[in-house]
Amino acid sequence: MIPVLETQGLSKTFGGLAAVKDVSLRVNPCEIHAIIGPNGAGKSTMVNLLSGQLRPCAGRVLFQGKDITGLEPNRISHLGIGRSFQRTNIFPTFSCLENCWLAAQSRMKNSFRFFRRSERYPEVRERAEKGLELCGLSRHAHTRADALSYGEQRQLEIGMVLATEPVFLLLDEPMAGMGREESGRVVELLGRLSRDYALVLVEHDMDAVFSIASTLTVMVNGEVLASGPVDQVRNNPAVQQAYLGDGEEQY
Ligand SMILES: Nc1ncnc2c1ncn2[C@@H]1O[C@H](COP(=O)(O)OP(=O)(O)OP(=O)(O)O)[C@@H](O)[C@H]1O
Repeated sequence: MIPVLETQGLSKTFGGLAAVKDVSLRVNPCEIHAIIGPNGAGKSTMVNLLSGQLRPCAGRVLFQGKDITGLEPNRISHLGIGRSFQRTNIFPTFSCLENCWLAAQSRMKNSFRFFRRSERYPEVRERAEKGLELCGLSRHAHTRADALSYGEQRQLEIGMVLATEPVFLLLDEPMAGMGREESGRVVELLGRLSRDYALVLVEHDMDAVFSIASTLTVMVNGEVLASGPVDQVRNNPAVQQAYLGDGEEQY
């Protein structure tokens, strides 16, 4: 099976610091692949390398078998890699539908024509509505984004990514700052999405990771400590010792 996404020997240094060292990963279709690790392990740097925000110093990124190493973020997004950011990235005074609309429109050549009459661009509206529906916020289509709860705003961000019609999702801490109920909703949402999308998830919420991820990569100091099926990695003695701490959660 050709993986949706693959990295080969990916490395990134900042000055003398190796933030990501020789990382090789494979993400298969319909897989939730979680990347975990302590602060400073290199997880966000990895995400930035995959989405084109950073260029690697060495190694390759292959998307659907094609080399996309070093492409600009915009090109990578157009190829079908959608990413969310750690902080919320929405337009607060716009409605949820308008937020998804802008995201969907960003895929068009003339993406500056904010809100031109919707009947002229039915496909953009369709994509925006689909993004909203998939993220579970259709009932809030005309609600201003700043009237949503924090958790719903994070859901909206995922809806905006989906409105760009990606085939692969990169989600950087989608549950950060959420309470149990809110993160439960996002876990459900990601479970639904994994039927149709491959997904890389960076997340500190271990309960969430263990309940939805099929593959787990543990990074420490920029390197992969272990990678494979969740149960196998979770029970790996090196992982237990270095990261999870003998069954005691450290987060
Ligand atoms: N732009 C940058 N310039 C210099 N150093 C950086 C830069 N970005 C990250 N680093 C360093 O690279 C290392 C990895 O950082 P990164 O943010 O990828 O870790 P992380 O695993 O995502 O951590 P966290 O869980 O805290 O978000 C850290 O030592 C960090 O200080």
